[in-house]
Amino acid sequence: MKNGGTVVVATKNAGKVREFALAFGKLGMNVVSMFDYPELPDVVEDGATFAENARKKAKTVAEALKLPVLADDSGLAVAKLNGEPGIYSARYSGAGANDASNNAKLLAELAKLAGFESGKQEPLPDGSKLLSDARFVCALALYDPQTESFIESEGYVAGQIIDRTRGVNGFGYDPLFWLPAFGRTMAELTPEEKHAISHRGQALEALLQQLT
Ligand SMILES: O=c1nc[nH]c2c1ncn2[C@H]1C[C@H](O)[C@@H](COP(=O)(O)OP(=O)(O)OP(=O)(O)O)O1
Ligand SMILES: [Mg+2]
Repeated sequence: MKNGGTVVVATKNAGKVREFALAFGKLGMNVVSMFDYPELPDVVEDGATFAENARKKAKTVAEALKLPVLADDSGLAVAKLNGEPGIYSARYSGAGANDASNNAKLLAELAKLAGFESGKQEPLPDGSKLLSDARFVCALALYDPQTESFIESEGYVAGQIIDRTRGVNGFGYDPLFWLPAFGRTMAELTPEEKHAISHRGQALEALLQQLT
């Protein structure tokens, strides 16, 4: 990955592509994704951890293209759901899952627990309530088929799950991910603000450190 070069990211997630394009653009690099290689088959994400899935996506695509490839496996871990949906975040609401159905499923699962609680927590000024601690996790893997070696990193960001969606930026669970330090959800941050604090931004920073 060098200035003026192209980074291949093994993802079919348009939100991730936008975030990597912003970050690598600042370094003078261009991003291509699996949208640019529609002939490549989907990689089955059958690892037991985010890191295993990231390594598998990177290595499978790198060997097919004979180029170094970066992959991201990420998700949301919710404390009151014992860390779910975790590595299953993308398919949380079952077959045909999308961001909206996954967000609805998350609120439904947390609503099931609400009956057991005292309800002592004060609502926010708009009447919304915070339902659980949570964190986003991002594992990155860069595989070089020439040297047959990986560079890897992880990043995290802590927040809370709010009881209704707020904001339209970002993707995935961002509209339900409340950041107390900002008084906003992740979907109410600008792309630059999100990148500066996000699990993906942290992981990318750690990966780039290892390259220099
Ligand atoms: O910054 C984020 N903001 C909100 N939600 C996020 C974020 N980062 C990951 N997520 C959620 C989206 C998806 O439900 C799952 C990722 O699943 P994950 O398999 O890594 O990605 P994906 O299947 O969408 O695309 P791909 O595997 O082709 O990279 O976690
Ligand atoms: Mg995936």
